[in-house]
Amino acid sequence: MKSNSIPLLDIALYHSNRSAFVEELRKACHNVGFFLLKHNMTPNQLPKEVLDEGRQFFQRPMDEKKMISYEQNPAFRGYMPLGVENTAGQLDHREQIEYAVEYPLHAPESSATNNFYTKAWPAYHRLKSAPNPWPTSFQPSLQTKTMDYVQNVCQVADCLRDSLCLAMGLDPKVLQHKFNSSSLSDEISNDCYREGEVPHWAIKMISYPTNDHSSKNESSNDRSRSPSPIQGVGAHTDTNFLTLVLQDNEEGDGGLQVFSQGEWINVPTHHGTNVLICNLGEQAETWSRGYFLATPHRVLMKSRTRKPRISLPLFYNPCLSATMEPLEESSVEHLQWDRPIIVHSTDENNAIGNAPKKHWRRPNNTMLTSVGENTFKSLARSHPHVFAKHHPDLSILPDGKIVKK
Ligand SMILES: O=C(O)CCC(=O)C(=O)O
Ligand SMILES: [Fe+2]
Repeated sequence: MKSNSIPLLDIALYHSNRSAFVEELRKACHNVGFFLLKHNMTPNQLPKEVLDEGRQFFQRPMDEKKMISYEQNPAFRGYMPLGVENTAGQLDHREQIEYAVEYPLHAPESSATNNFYTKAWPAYHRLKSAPNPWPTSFQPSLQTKTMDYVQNVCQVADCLRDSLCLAMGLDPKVLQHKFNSSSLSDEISNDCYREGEVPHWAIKMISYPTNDHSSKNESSNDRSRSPSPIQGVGAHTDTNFLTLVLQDNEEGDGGLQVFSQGEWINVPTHHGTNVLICNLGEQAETWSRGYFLATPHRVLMKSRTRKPRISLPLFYNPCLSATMEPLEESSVEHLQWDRPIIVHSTDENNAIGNAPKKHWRRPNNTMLTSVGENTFKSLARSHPHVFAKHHPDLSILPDGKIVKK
């Protein structure tokens, strides 16, 4: 499979011919789980500007960057230097800043409330406990540009979420009530409705270093050879519902690769900042009983470039208080099944095929049905030292459940 097999969609079609857009989206999400989306964002300089903000931040001295350190933040937000993350035991090479939804109760002045939330139960309420650590004193524009960008991308994500329902022959309300309480003001729905929550988005600004480290140790004869790739981030599936990535492409081959139909394929870069790279996460796969795919992907820095690669994934999630579980079997059995049947296990309950099984679940999955618990578990597992430092009263069981010690 070649790089051009990642489909290219255009959000303009969603507005001009929704059923045609929905059918393109259905094919992309069912067969590949990844697609590129022309986004039409306004102002159209915004994607470039927000990437520039990220680039400027990463060029700052370490003592400034550490002023917004992730380590200090009980809600897993802020700056993380190179070399603190790994995927499946292999070191990742990236530095990043992470932000997420700020909940009204958690403004800095409500420190009494913060105190309450550090002891909160269920534990996922602690994800609301700290405001985003913005670099206000030395780069205030990072906050304004990032928040403008997030607002734009969340609007795109809302359209995709509705379209995913339509692609399964469902009313968009089926998902709307899990993502946004205001969408269903007169209906009894789930906890989102009661708590008045919004989609729990999180955004990362990531810088992958240049791949010139190996040349320092090579003899002159070796210098003509390509350096061995470095792992920006190891192969994984995203644990959220939908991810939308903006990448800068001033040079280099991008580095993002997708594992589809048995092969690693390069995500094309030539569309630049006019497209968002979109992929489905484990929640979407589980919800659709495997009809849509959460496709493994990784970032490998292969070529020598002069500048680090900057990327901005936005992770779009339902409300923290929502639950995500497989749809009823009857909601999916009528769907057209295009891709080859893959059986992940000899256990027939794990089979993915023409007739999704009643108790469908992801292979090797420890996804928890509570969105809040699942989100907290993923963060705690990726950053055990932050979890241990700020939540010493908690521990994670092997199945991902977070319990009091
Ligand atoms: O940087 C990218 O292009 C993708 C990053 C990614 O897959 C992730 O952070 O989950
Ligand atoms: Fe990812």
